[in-house]
Amino acid sequence: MRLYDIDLPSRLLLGTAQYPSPQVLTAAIAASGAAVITVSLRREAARAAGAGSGFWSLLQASGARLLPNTAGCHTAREAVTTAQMAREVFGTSWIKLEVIGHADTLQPDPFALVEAARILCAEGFQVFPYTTEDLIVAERLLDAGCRVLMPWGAPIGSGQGLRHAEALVSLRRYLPQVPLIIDAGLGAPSQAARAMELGFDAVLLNTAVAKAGDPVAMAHAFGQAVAAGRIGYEAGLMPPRDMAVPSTPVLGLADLNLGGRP
Ligand SMILES: CC(=O)[C@@H](O)[C@H](O)COP(=O)(O)O
Repeated sequence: MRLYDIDLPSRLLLGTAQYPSPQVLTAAIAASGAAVITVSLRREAARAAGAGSGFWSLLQASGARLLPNTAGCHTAREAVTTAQMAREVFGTSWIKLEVIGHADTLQPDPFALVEAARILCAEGFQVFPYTTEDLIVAERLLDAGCRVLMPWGAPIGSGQGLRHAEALVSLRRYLPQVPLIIDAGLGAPSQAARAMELGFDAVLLNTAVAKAGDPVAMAHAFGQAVAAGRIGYEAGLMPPRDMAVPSTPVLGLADLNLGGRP
């Protein structure tokens, strides 16, 4: 998979928040095979400061590419400032742009998102905007200079899967050349596999792994599901049928004279 001219060996992007311990986080990243991990400058910086300075080195030692995010930002200005700080801290122009528009649903504010995306793209950032399945917002983000989009599966942390699957499929069809990463709301590996089978380029998730009974095993399961879903998509899924069709065609009559008797 190629994102902003970078080839990546995995189609799973993993969040780094809410794990029970740094050790579990490290093991989960490895088990998932994720090539990209996202980190919140605002939330994790504060937590890491309390837990010791090992957090950044832990992330860097994972070997995965860092995708800083603007989680927790509610205005375009806040998100732009956070992105600028993240570029300084992490030394990357990649930024996952989140501008939250509603406190309960955590859905993105499309107006502030487009505004922030336009500013950041003009400043040379490679922007990964967390958006909805709305086609017009997607087109505005592309006009602003984004070359990757991250439509939500469902509200962050909800684990509901692909809540508006038909609209997501429609988005996929309208934008066949744009890398589309399903971000947020996935709760089970089967949901990630489904996203991949529908032709999305990758998935990003956090809570389903971090809050699993066994985060490391769940990370492994998501990694496998994403890979299997992609193989299924590339292999070409059979179209669903309204009627049953025998899978074993009957040609001629069976010769049941197996015992050699007349
Ligand atoms: C970590 C991160 O970037 C989240 O904001 C992201 O959207 C993941 O959402 P889930 O926790 O629902 O997987």
